[in-house]
Amino acid sequence: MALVIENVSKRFQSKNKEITVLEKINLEVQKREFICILGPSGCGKSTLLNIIAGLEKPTEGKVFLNGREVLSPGPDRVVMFQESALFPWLKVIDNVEFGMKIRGVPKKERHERALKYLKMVHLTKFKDVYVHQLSGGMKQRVALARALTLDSEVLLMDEPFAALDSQTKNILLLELQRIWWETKKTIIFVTHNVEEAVLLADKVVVMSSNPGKIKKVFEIKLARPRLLDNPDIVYMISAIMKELKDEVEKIAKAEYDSDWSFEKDTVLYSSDSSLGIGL
Ligand SMILES: Nc1ncnc2c1ncn2[C@@H]1O[C@H](COP(=O)(O)OP(=O)(O)OP(=O)(O)O)[C@@H](O)[C@H]1O
Repeated sequence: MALVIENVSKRFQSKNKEITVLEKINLEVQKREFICILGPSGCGKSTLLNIIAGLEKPTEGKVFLNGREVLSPGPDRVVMFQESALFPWLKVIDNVEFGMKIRGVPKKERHERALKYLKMVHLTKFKDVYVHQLSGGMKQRVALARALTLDSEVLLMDEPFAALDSQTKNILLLELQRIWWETKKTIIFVTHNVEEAVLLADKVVVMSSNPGKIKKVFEIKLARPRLLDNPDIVYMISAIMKELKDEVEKIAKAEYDSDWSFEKDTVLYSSDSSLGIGL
C-alpha cells in the first residue's frame, strides 16, 4: 500500500465559526494506482490534496506514505495545479529544469532529464521558446514535464486541465493516460468532471459535501487507452452521474429558488459532464 489516509478530518476557523470541510476520510491507494477525486465545488477536494501534499495539516487523523507519516511537503510528492505556475520570462527548458536546480541536481543531469520529459510531452522543438509565447495546453504540458523531472513517487494533480478548451483537454487526457502508463507513478487527480475521471482512473472517489465525505468509490476496470465513444465508458459516466444526482440537488437547493428541480433544470450538468455551472 503506497498511501493510507486514516480518519482525516479538517476544520477551518471562518468568521468566528468553525467549518468542517472534511470528515473522517479513509482511503487506501496502491502503488501505481490512478485515483480521481470527484465532487462538487467546495466539497474539500483541494483541501484533501493539500493534506496529502503536506501543505495543510489535518485537524484529526493521519496520512501515511509507505508507512511514514506525512508531516510536511517532501520529494516523494509533487503537486501540479490548475494554473501552471511557470515563469513566463524563462524559456521552456529553463522552466523544466527549475525544480531540479532548487533541489541541487547537477547541471548536466538536469538538462538530460529535462530533455527526456520534454520529449515525453512532445515539446522538444519548443525548448528554447519563452513560456509567455505558448498556448494554455502547451503550458500545462511544460508544467507536467517539470513535475515529472522531479521523479517523485506520487503526482498530485489539482484540476490541471480545468482552464483548457475541450479539444486541447481531450488530447491531454489521452497523453496523460500514456504518460502514466510509461512512468508508472501513483497519481491522485482532483476534478469535478465525470468524463475526465472515468477516462483516467482506476478508482473514482466520489465525494459529498458539507462536510466533505467519501460517498462511494467506483472501480473502473476498463482497458486503456480509453475513449469517450466506448459504450462501457458512457455507461460508467452515467452511473457516476446518477450517484452525484443527490449531491448536485443538495447544493442547488441551497443556492437556487425553491422551484428548481433536477429533472426540470438538467442544465446543471454541462455538456462535457462537469458538475454544472458553479457546482
Ligand atoms: N484556508 C482556509 N480557511 C478557511 N476556509 C477554507 C480554507 N481553505 C478552504 N476553505 C474552505 O473549505 C471548503 C472546501 O474548499 P476546497 O477548495 O478544498 O474545495 P474543492 O472541492 O476543491 O472546491 P473547488 O472544486 O471549487 O476547487 C470551501 O468552503 C473553502 O472556502
